[in-house]
Formats: sequence, structure tokens, C-alpha cells
Amino acid sequence: MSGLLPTGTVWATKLLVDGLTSGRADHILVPVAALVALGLAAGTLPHLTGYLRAESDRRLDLLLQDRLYTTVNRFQGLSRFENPLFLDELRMAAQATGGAMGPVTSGLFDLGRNVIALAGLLGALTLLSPLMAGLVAVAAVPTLVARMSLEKRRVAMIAGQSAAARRQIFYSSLITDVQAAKEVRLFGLGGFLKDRVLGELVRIQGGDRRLDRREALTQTSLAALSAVVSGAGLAWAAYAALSGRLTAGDVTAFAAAVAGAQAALIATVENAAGANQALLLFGHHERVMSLADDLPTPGRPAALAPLRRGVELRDVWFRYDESHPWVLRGVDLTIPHGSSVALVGLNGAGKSTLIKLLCRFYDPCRGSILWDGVDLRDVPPAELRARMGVLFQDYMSYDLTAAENIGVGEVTALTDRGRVETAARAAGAHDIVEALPRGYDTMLSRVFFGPEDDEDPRAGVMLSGGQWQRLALARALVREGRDLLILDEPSSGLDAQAEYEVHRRLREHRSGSTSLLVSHRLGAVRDADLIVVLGDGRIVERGTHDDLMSLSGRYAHLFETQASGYREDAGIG
Ligand SMILES: Nc1ncnc2c1ncn2[C@@H]1O[C@H](COP(=O)(O)OP(=O)(O)OP(=O)(O)O)[C@@H](O)[C@H]1O
Repeated sequence: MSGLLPTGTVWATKLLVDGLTSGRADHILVPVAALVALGLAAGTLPHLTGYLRAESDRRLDLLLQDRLYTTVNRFQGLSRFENPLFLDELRMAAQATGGAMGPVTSGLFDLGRNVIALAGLLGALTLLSPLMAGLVAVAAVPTLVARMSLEKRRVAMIAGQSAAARRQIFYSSLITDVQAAKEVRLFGLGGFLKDRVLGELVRIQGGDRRLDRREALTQTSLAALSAVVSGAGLAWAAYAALSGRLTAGDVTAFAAAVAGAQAALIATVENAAGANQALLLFGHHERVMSLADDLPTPGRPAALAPLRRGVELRDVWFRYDESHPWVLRGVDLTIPHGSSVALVGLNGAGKSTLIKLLCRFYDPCRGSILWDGVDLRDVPPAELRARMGVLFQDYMSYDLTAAENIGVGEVTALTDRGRVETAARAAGAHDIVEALPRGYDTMLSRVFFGPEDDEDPRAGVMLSGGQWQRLALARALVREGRDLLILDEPSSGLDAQAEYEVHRRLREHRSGSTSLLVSHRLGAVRDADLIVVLGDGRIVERGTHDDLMSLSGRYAHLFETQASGYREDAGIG
């Protein structure tokens, strides 16, 4: 309907001018009524289409985000999230929102409207001057071609700038990040970081500027071409009217039709170019959607029964990338069912990597990991992880309440305060949480503070590092009754008293269940059923504490070094 308005207005105006020059009142009645009706439609239709456009954007946004995050959740491994190219693709895909896709969705209606308007106006123009109609149409071709090529360049440029954009976001987030604030101030890094942010910004703006200049030049030349065409047409129409070949109404209609057709053409080109750019962006979304599973399992995956015999690593070799050195070089290790195994070794020995392989965040490059003889490659990762409780060395501190921080370890426990409390007690976190202003319902963050919370200390609190660690441990323990409990440095941030307490509780918790404990505090691992020393990607020693001490090897050396440190500190050594 909107598309018919310009032609209707042009023609009604022509009839009105001709009626006025004829001097007969009955000749102006219809054009005046038509112009009033057209004015009403022109005033109201944009509001209606505006609402429909926003609604379509909202619905599309919901659909696109649902699709994108469902797909991202399908990726069960970590390697994609460590790949900068994938992260770039994901960032671009996330930009393909409902609003960004507007040029394709609601833009289709604009395109339809402009094409109808263009067809009507060119039709009107053809009645007055077929040559002029042809010229206006032909003059649009270079505009269309130039615009398309500019859009392609713009999308390529955005893709090319993504690494710089990522660096810029990283540096600027360091300036404002609360965790970085201490070091940034202590080391006086503010100026250094600001220079880096501005450096990246200047680089990004340089690309933008070059393209904007090119665009301004192209658009100016093409606009000049259009002005020459319409100027020539107007001169011709004026002379034709003087010689009696056109009426005054014809000249009015001609001038309006040329201007309208050019405007509709430019708008059509803009619509097409906008849709082209949006589709190129949508390409990123489609590429992410079409990615295969990162950790494929066979068509008929093996069901994972509760652990009965144990987990076995058989000649496991692993490196993060083909260009990286081997991290694990032929590890053979059995974690027998019902026993506690401790893994020790120097920094970078590969302990956390081994844990990530046990969780199937990656598959071994060679060898295999077997759960009661079933290769983990044949088990859907979610099924495997449902049988484990794990505390990572780099655990998360969620901006949620204390109860939620524990309950997210097992979503069904989120609403089960009893389970949350039991886990908190086992991790030595209960007393800490009870002492908070709102107990388990205290928000452990000040991120969501509103102005109304300003004076209320109960609205959110910050915990200390060791307190967070106990909550993270509770989160792992809330998955009670799992077949395999893995703890990577569960007590590194605890004070001596708390560490003693936590390990005492963990010993009770672990007894009879299958567990793997990584710790640099060798006092905490000495009672494990089996202690395994990892060095240079291989297992270099294994046995009980007493076995390894009598071996006088690497473990005994590490143990003695730690113990003598304590003895010297205490003035005993
Ligand atoms: N995501 C990764 N991508 C590439 N290399 C990695 C990655 N994670 C770890 N590495 C490398 O793998 C090696 C082993 O790291 P890992 O974290 O497993 O050691 P670790 O024994 O747990 O050390 P620590 O005692 O310091 O925690 C290191 O050389 C490290 O640089």
C-alpha cells in the first residue's frame, strides 16, 4: 500500500494542476479528495509498519539466539573455545541479531514498497517521456553495482579487523576490570593500557576511514550523475510545455516522478545493499550452526554403567595442537574403583591436562581412556560427566547467591536447601555462609546492585579467596554419590586450620568412593591409596607414601623439601 502512495500522489497532483488551469471546480473535486486520502494513508501507514517491523525483529532475535546458544551448548569440548578463529566467528554470529537482520526481514517489505513505487513512477514517467524513464532506470545501474561492492568491502574489512577489535576489548576491559584494578594501579599500568586501547582503535578507524572516503567519493559522483539526468529532463519538459506538447500538470508530474523515481531507486539500492550486508553477517551465524560436533560419538554410543572396576588410561598421548609439544607421553594409569589416587608433579607436568582428558574435554591423540573397559570416545560426554564430581583449579565464582553458587553443581539441588547445606558442611563452608547477612540467600556479588541498594550491606557481599574455594568445593561435593570425584588443588587458598579440616572431611567423604586428588601440598596426599608422580608427561613413580619415601626418588625429594621448609620455619630443622 505504501508503495502505491507516491504514484497516486504524483498523478492526483497532475490532475489537480490541470483542473486548476482549466478553471472548472468539478475537475478538482476528485484529485483533492484523492490527495486527502493519500495524505491520511501516508501519515498512518509508517506507524503501523514500524510496529510490525519491531515485532518481527523481536521474534527473529529470539529465534536466532535460541539457535545460536543451542548450537554452542552442543560443543562439548574445550578446543573450539581456545581457537581464536572460532571465537571471531562466534562474535560475528552473535552480531546477527533480529535488529541486524532487519534489512533482510522487514527490509523485504521496504524493498517491495520501493519496487512498487518505482514501477508506478517509471510507468507514469513512460507515459510522459519513455526516453526519460529509460535514462532514470539506466543511471541507477552504476549506483547498484558500486553499492554492492562497497558493502562487500565493508564486511571483509570488519572480518579483517576482528583481531584488533578483540585486542582493543581485552585492553579496555583490563582498565575497568575489578580483578585487574589492584595490579593495574600497583604497577602503574593505566597509561600503558590506554595507549594500547587507542593504538588498536586508531588501526580500526584507519580502515573505516579509507572505506568511508571511498564511499563518499563514489556516492557523490553517482548523485551528480542523477542530478544531471533529472536536470536535463526538467529542461526538456519545460521546453515541451512551452511548445504545447505537455500541459502544466504534465510538467509538475514529470518533475515529481523523476525525483520520486530516483529516490525510490536509491532506496531500493540501499535496501538491497543492506540486505546483502546482513546476509553476509548471517553467513557467520550459518557457519557456526553448521559446525559438526567437536567430540563426535559413534551412531550408537555405549551406555555408561556405574563404575565397577575402575578408570584406566592406556598409553595416553596428548598435545593441545599439532604445533604444540606433547604434554602427556604414554601415560598408563589405573584408578581402581573405591580407591583414592593422588597425582603430584611439578608445575606444568600435565596434571590438569590429565583431568581434562578424564572429563573428555579433549580426546587423547593416541591411546585411550577406559571406563570399566569402555572407551570414553564411545560415550556421550554429558553422560560421562553426569557420573563425576569435579573441582577445577580455576573454578568459577558466580555472581549468584551462596545457595546458587553451590546448587549450580547439580541443577536439581538448586531448590533443595538440604542438599546444598550438606555439601557446604562437607566443604567447611556452612559456618561461613551462615554468618552472611542473608545466609544462603546472600548475593555474592555487587554487580547487580541497584541505586536503591546503595546503603544496604545485605544486598551483596564479597568473599575472600579461601571462602570462595570452599564454596567451589561444596559445588563439587553437591554431586554426591557420583562414581568419580576429581579434586584439582582443593585447598590451595585455605589457611592451615581450614586445610586440615577440609582434608579430614574429604578423607571421610572419599573413603570407599573413587577419587583422584591433585595437590602440591604433599601432606594432604600422603594417606592416598596410590600416589602417582607425573614428570615430563610420563608417570615416573607410583606407590603408597611409604613405598615412595623408601624409594628416595622424586616424591621423597619433593616431600623432604616441603617438610624441611616447615621445620626450618619452625626452627626445628
Ligand atoms: N589450553 C591449553 N592450550 C595449550 N597448552 C596448554 C593448555 N593448557 C595447558 N597447556 C600446557 O600444557 C602443559 C601442562 O599444563 P597443565 O596445566 O596440565 O600442568 P599442571 O601439571 O596442572 O601444572 P600446575 O601444577 O602448574 O597446575 C603446560 O606446558 C601448559 O603450558
